[in-house]
Amino acid sequence: MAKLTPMMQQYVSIKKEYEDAILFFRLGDFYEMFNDDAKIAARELELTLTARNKGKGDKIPMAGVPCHSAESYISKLIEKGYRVAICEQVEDPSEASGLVKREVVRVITPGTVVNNNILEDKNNNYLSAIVSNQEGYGFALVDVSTGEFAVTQLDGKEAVNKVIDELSRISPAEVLLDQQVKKSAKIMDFIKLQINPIITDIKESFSHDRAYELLTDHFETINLEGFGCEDLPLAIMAAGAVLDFLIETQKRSLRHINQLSTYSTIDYMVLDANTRRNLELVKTMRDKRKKGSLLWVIDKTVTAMGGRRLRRWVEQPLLDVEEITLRLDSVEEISENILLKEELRELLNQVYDIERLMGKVIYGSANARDLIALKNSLAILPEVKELLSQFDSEKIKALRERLDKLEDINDLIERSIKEEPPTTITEGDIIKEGYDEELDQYLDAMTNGKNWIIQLQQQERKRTGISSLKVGHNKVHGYYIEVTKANLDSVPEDYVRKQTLSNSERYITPELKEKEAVILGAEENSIDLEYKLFVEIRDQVAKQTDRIQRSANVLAQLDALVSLAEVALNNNYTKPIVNQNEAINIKSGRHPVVEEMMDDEVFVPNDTYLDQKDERFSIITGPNMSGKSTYMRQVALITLLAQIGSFVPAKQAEIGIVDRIFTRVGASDDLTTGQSTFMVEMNEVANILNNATSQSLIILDEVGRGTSTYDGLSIAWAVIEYISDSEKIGAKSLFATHYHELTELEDRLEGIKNYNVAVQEEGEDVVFLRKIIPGGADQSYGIEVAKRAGIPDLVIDRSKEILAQLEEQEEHTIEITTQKLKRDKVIEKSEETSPQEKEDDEVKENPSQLLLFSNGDSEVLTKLSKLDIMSLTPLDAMNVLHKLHQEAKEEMN
Ligand SMILES: Nc1ncnc2c1ncn2[C@@H]1O[C@H](COP(=O)(O)OP(=O)(O)OP(=O)(O)O)[C@@H](O)[C@H]1O
Repeated sequence: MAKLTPMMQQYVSIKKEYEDAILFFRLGDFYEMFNDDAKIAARELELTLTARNKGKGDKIPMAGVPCHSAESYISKLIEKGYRVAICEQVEDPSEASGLVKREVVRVITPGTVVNNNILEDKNNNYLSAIVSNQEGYGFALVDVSTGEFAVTQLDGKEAVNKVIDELSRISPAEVLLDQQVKKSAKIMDFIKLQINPIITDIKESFSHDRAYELLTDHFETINLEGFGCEDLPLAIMAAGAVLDFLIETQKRSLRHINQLSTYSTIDYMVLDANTRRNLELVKTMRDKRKKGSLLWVIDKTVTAMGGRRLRRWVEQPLLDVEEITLRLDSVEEISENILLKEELRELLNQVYDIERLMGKVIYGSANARDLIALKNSLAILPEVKELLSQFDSEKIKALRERLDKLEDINDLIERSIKEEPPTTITEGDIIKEGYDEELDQYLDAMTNGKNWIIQLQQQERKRTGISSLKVGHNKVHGYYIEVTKANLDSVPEDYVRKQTLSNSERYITPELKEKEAVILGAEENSIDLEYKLFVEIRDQVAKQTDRIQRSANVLAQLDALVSLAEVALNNNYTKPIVNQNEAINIKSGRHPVVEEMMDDEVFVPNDTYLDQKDERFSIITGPNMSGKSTYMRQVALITLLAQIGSFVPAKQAEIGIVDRIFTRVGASDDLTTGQSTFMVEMNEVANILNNATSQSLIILDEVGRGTSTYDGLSIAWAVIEYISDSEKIGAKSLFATHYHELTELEDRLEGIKNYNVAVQEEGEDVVFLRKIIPGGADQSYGIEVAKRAGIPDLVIDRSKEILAQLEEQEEHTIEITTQKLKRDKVIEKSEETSPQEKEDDEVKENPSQLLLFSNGDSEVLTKLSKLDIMSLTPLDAMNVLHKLHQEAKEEMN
């Protein structure tokens, strides 16, 4: 192999350590990539692939980007899931080799990107770590750009599902996994198919002790009691793994990660991944956009921090009545004080993303403009504090108490940094006059020097009598005196010629050069000093991270509360009563999103009453498209809104806290997992049956639709029996179905009530009234809906014919069933009566049976007679009936 150049040797040895990252190798003003990295970069970033000498005439592929625009290229690679290692020059050329020393200063991964557009991006960028042992799971999450760091421990028999629920809530850009977690097929499937983040292994050697040490070192504490995780070994492991990864990749201060909060999923309403998706909490099912989701309707926040906070609230509804009431009371107070609300909003509108700005400050990547943005954001704090004193609700009072006005920091930036500084911090023009004496002296020297030069022009014009004489400046020659060719005779002797141009000559004088040295020296010194001063100021701000983050936190919560108040007013929501009673009682409830999307139509409100006693299970029948799904989701969304502390779209609502909301909605094929519609549906139902409690709210839409009618009906039947049984689950539930047969359950089981969506028939047409009324529907109107959808008349007419035939057949089936039931009765009787008596009885009861019985060799009837009806489940019964029905038809033909 050809001998490598020294620089290439350096590259190769650095690259060896960062094999899984694209290495951005600093060469002058460019970052260069070589070999495969170059090929990837050329492909993904549309760069030109060139070649570079690697030694002895051998060449390797190369691609490069200018340093000043590297950020956008790096972001693109990160977005595509690559890791990028930034390799910088860290020292001046060493005397011995003449080779610049370089090392990797940071590894950027999808979970650690910081410099995203802080003005627009409201989303979190999470990095998670999951560790596991026989006891359960540790789950940690961090957002490097905002400093949020939280951890939880998940155990018990549902630990795997809880991990999946958390993953679905957080949707991390990157996950760190230990080997044990990687053995869980369920978790790995979910991660790969539903989230698809970049996955990094946690080193096998990583231990609890190491994690503990890292965390206590980082937070400078002697133990972890203050963070609430001292006794949670798996949580400590996960949090430690995150920190270890950050230390290794970020290679710089992580001081803004100054809090570790240990949370418990039992403090929040459980929302599984399906329910989050089905209820379209933060994005829609179809196009994964925010528009059309619940968050879209209620997010009127004006700061990125408030936006993130509100999203977290939506994804983590509370269970504690007191805490919910505190939020509700403050939303109420804000909405009742419209002027104060407007003032607050206006102030908040001036606030930048302080959390992310602080991330940049700590990372040393904040420029002077960032500090100005921070200052402008902090400037409103005294006014906000003053405004808050006009509120009485407890939560707002507590927020006011925690709000630090940070006037010292505001004052520091105000005194030191110019209002409109440049984006670079290495070219001066950043620090205000009067902030630093030494700098002022340099600036004076520069100004004086420049004035002296202006005067020199006047003075020399007078002395030489050359009115066109000019004193100019360029980068190569510095200051010079320029005289046109016509005036060369008048040039004094002390001028030294420096440069000849076509029409003029340029001169210098010793005096001019002396002044120039002073000016340039002052300029250079001032730039160096400005940089030094700026970094000092930034460090001083960084030291106050805790205080600044605390105030940022208050502003985020305020913004979220003001947003809820705004929506309450604009959308005509009311304050719900939230309590521990077991009932949900909604008067004139509306679907928050469907109503928002409507243009001209009017949303028809509906009432809901569900408790844990006589009215715990509503079976809702009604035609397609009549509004069943909308109605059921609206109940779930109103409950959820109430539990995040929001007003709700209803005239009145009383919400008894629910511990979980489960939904099984719509029949969507999960093609990504290769599972059939029916399998997906049954998985979701299984999850509900295994995890729901009597405190849960369950929404089931068309269960059993994905299979044959009989299977489907039987499954639906059995599912209702199970859920409504207070010995088994007894949860508040809404169940929409097309199977009219299920309405029979109202009379058979406790706690079930039938409802249907009212329709009005107008001649051939059917009008959907969208009103939920008591009782079961007697028709499905499917054909009418098909007609509305534009199915040709010929097909519609033919379906009506087929429907008539099918109904006739169904009647026939019912007849056979009745006969069978009667025959069962006869068999029972036969033990007491003689065969002749028995036959006479049958004929008396139903003369038409003579026909069936007279040929005595019906196999179907024999089979029927042997059935032990009482030992059959409804599912078995329906299946057997279906089979016998088929056989009976064959027999009769
Ligand atoms: N209360 C209401 N007021 C006004 N419009 C409504 C109401 N409820 C539903 N709609 C409208 O009717 C449409 C259909 O409603 P939805 O999807 O809930 O019907 P569905 O009965 O569940 O239908 P399917 O049985 O086919 O699933 C909605 O998209 C909405 O535009």
